[in-house]
Amino acid sequence: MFQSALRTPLRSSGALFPLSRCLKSQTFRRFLSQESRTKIQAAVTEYPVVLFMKGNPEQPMCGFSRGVVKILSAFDIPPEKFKTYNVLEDLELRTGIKEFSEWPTIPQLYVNGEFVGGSDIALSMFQSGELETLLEQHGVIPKASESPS
Ligand SMILES: N[C@@H](CCC(=O)N[C@@H](CS)C(=O)NCC(=O)O)C(=O)O
Ligand code: FES
Repeated sequence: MFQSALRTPLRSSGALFPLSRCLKSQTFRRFLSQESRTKIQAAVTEYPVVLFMKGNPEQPMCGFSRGVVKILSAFDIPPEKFKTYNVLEDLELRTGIKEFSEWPTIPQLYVNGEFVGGSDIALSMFQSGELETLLEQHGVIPKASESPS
């Protein structure tokens, strides 16, 4: 199994950690129906920033989800560019998004249709400035050089 996992071609999309995700894919690629996959694919591409979380931004139901909401609130993301899904209201989504992203936990942050990570990754990318750059690159927020001072 390990050998065949290593032979699996690396996917180009969302490959922050291509090899580890590639190995994980052996565990996750099992239950997601084509219909659910299509729905999730549409959901992650419909808005530039999509957050799968527990609760909603006004009332997060978990500290990890609250953390990502707080990080994102540091940027002035226009509401029309940001959508959240409450996985506590949708068991199929709660399970499906894990398999879709090949990531076992909630929250899950997507930017421009690409999986970014959970709260630990969001925090470290926030602290390093990478998250801001990513949001700028995809036109979610204006480039710092273009912002009115
Ligand atoms: N260290 C993780 C924390 C996220 C986490 O552990 N989430 C758990 C508890 S909220 C989870 O999603 N468990 C599966 C579930 O509740 O469906 C991260 O970086 O996002
Ligand atoms: S709901 Fe308990 S840690 Fe997230």
